[in-house]
Amino acid sequence: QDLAVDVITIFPNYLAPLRESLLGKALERGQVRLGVHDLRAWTTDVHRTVDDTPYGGGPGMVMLPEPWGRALDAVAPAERAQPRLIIPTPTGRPFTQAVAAQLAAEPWLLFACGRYEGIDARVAEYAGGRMVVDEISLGDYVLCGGEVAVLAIVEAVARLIPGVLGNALSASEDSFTAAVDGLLEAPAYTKPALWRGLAVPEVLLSGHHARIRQWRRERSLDRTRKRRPDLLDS
Ligand SMILES: COC(=O)c1cc2cc(CO)sc2[nH]1
Repeated sequence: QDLAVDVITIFPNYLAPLRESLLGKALERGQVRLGVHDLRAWTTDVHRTVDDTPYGGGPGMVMLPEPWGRALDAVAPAERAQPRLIIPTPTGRPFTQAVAAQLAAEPWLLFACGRYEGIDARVAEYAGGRMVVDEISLGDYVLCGGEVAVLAIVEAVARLIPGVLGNALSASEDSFTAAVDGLLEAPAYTKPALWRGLAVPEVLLSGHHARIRQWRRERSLDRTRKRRPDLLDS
């Protein structure tokens, strides 16, 4: 097993897509282990309460620390080697391909999915006493919870693990990897050569590999200039 992933959430079904396709095969092969846990399993009241009003006032509700403490103790018992705890949150550090590569080197990732206005801050503080806690943002937009972010992070990480992705090569020529100097990829084409009156750029049919490389680099540069000028500063 190259990677173990556990997710604690109040919407376990939201993580079902992780069992599909490529990742599903890596799960069947035992290359990746995936555990999805319902936070409500660690509630003690008849209503299975996971949230309450925020101290200091303000809108919405905050997730109670006690169910989270019991969940962390059950999923990552203190006497065992600890996972890296990933908490998706808009207040986290930006998720980038470099961060994905960093996480792909970890043997065990534990994801805590917030809902409502988030998780009582003491949960991350307490967990930090025994595991690395990594609060991660996917970008500057608001979701209703961490589950969608977990799907994105797990896919980005698992596909970097040799053998999980069908064809390893395509991982090396992705956008944002060094192979294309951190530029956006050039547009891609396949058959037919003419489709609804639209032709494939001639150079790609020429067989001149040096010209094709040059054309793709020019397309990467003008696409990056237009859409992601920030990538040109680095
Ligand atoms: C209670 O909401 C969350 O736990 C939550 C997690 C994330 C991740 C986002 C994108 O960076 S927005 C967001 N909300």
